Amino acid sequence: MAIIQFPKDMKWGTATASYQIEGAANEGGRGPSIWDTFSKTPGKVMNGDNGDIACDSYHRYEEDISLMKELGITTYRFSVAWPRVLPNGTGEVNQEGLDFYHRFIDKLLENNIEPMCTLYHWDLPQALQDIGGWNNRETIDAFVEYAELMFNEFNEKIKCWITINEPWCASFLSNYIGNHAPGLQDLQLATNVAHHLLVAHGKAVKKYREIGVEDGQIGYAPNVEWNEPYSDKQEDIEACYRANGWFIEWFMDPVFKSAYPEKLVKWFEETEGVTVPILEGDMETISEKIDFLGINYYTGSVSRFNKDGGLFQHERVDQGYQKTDIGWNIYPEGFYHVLKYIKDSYGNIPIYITENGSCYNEEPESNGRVKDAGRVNYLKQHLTALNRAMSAGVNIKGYLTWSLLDNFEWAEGYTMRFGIVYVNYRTLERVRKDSFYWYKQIIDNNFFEV
Ligand SMILES: N=NNCCOCCOc1ccc(-c2cn(C[C@@H]3NC[C@@H](O)[C@H]3O)nn2)cc1
Repeated sequence: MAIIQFPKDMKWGTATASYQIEGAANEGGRGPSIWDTFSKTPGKVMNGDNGDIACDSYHRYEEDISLMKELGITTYRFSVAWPRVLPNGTGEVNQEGLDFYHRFIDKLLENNIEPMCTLYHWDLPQALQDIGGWNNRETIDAFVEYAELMFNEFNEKIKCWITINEPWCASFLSNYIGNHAPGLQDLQLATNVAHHLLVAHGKAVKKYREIGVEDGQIGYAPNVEWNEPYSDKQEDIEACYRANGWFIEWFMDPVFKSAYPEKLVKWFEETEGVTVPILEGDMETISEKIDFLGINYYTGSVSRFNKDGGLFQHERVDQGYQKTDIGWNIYPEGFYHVLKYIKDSYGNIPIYITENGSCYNEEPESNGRVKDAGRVNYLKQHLTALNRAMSAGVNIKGYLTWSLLDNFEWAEGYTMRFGIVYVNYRTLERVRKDSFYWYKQIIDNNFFEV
């Protein structure tokens, strides 16, 4: 048996996002988002599910916070629904929306839980999509207006801000692959969106610095995968560099090195005729210094070159890894490798694991217990890998599991469950899973045995 011990000041938490848990989509003055539009478009979301009700956390947040209190977390990551505070994306402020977030954040603080607030977790106001969304640089200005409103309104209460969640998902998954809202499939458009998201991030950080908050910190939360080369063949190593770089270098080099990764820019230009719409000053803006990096990690794969392997001529090679119920490899080694790689590539900026979790769809048994052993094992394996990365010098400050609650898993709707708390979507009853109790133990003890 080995003891996996974490530092005394390790921050433990859980993560959620507005469109996935709030519900009250047409209540409290909230305006429509691109996910309201997308989820109501036939064929886009499993079973035609949408976020109209979700977990009804808009009304049930006090119950959710009492679960967090019982769990013992010190940090709770949530996102603000931009269209709930600015129904048209800019201009008229919805005071009812601000009031909701004040009530919610006050309740967190009352329970000694630190709010970690994501400004953009994909629910772009539809009114902005109607003028081109993130493909239109006016949306950058709208985001800065929204960020400034939130900074000024909540600066006394929120000391930890995340600008953009998973820019890869909000750009390439949503505008090239097309699985997420707005469901477009154009690589140049997606590349424009990715760039404008990064500029918006940088401008929001600049605005935050201008406003000036003594003890505040701001960062962003890219999602990363790890592709391990199948062999030492140069073609396999390079194919994995490209696949990894789409998530890592593409979204970190601009922030930490003030330039896009040359090899990937050339690859886009030569194979797809796609270029990055950089305007003067953009790279300086994007690389405005941040205080921490959020990392979202779920899975990875052994991969290799395949000239017919799509955009980056790469393919995953099945190694018989166990998979979660959403079909993703359970690959804790990838967690260690990607964290080491980030440290070695970008220096030792403080890192919060802002999302890590697994999909298991067990239902409550007749005695009410939800035996999600798979999720407990996933947590054990990934926290062990995280501990190894910390021993290798990666500057990890906290770990927030995705997610507190089963919730609306985007294109998968309510069919895929990531929560340590089960949600009955008919009654909205919350049921603690076995993983809830296991995670509570980790938070209480700060160690576990493998
Ligand atoms: N990699 N290449 N893929 C090629 C083709 O993939 C098609 C599908 O792709 C993906 C890739 C990634 C995801 C994903 C989902 N979550 C979980 C959410 N994170 C934020 C929070 O809201 C959670 O709900 N994280 N990542 C989904 C689909």
